[in-house]
Amino acid sequence: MFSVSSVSRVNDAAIRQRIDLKTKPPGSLGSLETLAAQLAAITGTEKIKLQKPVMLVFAADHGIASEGVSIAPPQVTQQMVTNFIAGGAAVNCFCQVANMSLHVIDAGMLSAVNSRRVIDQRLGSGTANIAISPAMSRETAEAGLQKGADVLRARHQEGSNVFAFGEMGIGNTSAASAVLAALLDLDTQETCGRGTGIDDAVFVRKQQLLGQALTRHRSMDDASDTINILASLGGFEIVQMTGAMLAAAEAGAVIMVDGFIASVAALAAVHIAPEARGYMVFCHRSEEQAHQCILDALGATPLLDLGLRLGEGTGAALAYPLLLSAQSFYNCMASFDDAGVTPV
Ligand SMILES: O=C(O)c1ccc[n+]([C@@H]2O[C@H](COP(=O)([O-])O)[C@@H](O)[C@H]2O)c1
Ligand SMILES: Cc1cc2nc[nH]c2cc1C
Repeated sequence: MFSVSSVSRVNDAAIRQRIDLKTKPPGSLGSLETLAAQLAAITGTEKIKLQKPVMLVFAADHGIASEGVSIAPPQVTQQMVTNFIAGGAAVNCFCQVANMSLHVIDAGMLSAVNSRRVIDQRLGSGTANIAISPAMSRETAEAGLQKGADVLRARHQEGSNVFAFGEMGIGNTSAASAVLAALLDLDTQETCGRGTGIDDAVFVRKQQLLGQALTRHRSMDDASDTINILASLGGFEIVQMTGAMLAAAEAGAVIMVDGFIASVAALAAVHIAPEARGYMVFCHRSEEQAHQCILDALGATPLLDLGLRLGEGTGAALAYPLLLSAQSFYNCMASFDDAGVTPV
C-alpha cells in the first residue's frame, strides 16, 4: 500500500562537514545541529528547503468515551472543531505565530459539522467501544489509511514538504494507550495515563476498561498485525494520521509529530514501514506518562519539553520556528573561510 524509501545517507559526511565548518565550536548548536542534518538529508544538502508548512488536525470520536473516561463529554470534539475553524483554539494561535496553514479533517466525529472549511473524511460516527468490541473493521482501517494518505498527497501536490500532525478526540488517549500496549506488547497499566486530567477514580476505571480491551484484542487471530491493532483498538483519527504520515514519508516530506496520540500514529506508521522513521521530527515531550515509552522505542529526543498535554498539534506548531532556525543557520551562517575566522 505504501512504498517508503529510507532517507538517503549518501550525503551525511558532506552535511556534517558543512555544519562543522560554520563559525562556532563543533557541536555547540546541540540538538539544532542534529535537526539541521536531518532536514538537509530530507530536503537538500546544498540548502534546506522547508516549503508551505501545513498543520493537519484530525478529529474523531470514540465509543469508549461513553464510559466517562475523559474530563469532558464527546460533544466537545465537535465543539472544538467549530472553534478551530473559527480560529479560536490554542493551535490557531500557535499556527499564526509559526505561519503554518491549518487544515481540519473530520475523520469520524459523532456528527458532521456543516462547513466547507472541514475536510470530510468520515469513516463513521465515532468508533465502537473498544472495551466491548473492535473499534472498526479491518476494511475501515484500510480505508482510513488511504483517506489519510489522500489528504496528505493533495497538500503535497500544492507544494508543501513539511507536515505537522495534530488531533482532537475526546477519549482518544484511551484508544492511543490501547494501541500502544498492543504495538509494544506492554501492559495497559504501563500505557494508561490521565489524558485531559482525570481523577483517581476515573483513572482506575480507565485502566480496567483498557485491560478488558487488550484481553479482547489478544484473543483475536493475528493480534500482532499493525492494521489489525489499529482496527481493533484505534480511532478514526489515529488510523488516518498513520496513513497520512506514511504518505508524507513516501513523498520524502518532513513529518512533525505532536504529542502522545500523534506519536502512537507515528509508531504504527514505523511498524508498517520502518523507513518512515527517518522523516519524523518529534516536537515535544507530552505530560501523558506513556509518551516516553514511544520516544524510547523510536530512539527519539523531542525538541521541546514544556509540560504540554493539550494535543491539537500545539507542540508541533510551537516547534516549527526551531525548524526554521535550523534551516536558517544551515543555509545562511558563515563558514570559517567565508568570515575569515581562524579558531586554531
Ligand atoms: O497529545 C497529547 O499529548 C495529549 C495528551 C492528553 C490529552 N490530549 C487531548 O485531549 C483529548 C484526549 O484526552 P481524553 O482524556 O479525552 O482521552 C484529545 O482531544 C487530545 O487532543 C492530548
Ligand atoms: C476543552 C478541550 C480542548 C481540547 N483540545 C484538545 N483536546 C481537548 C480537550 C478539551 C476538553
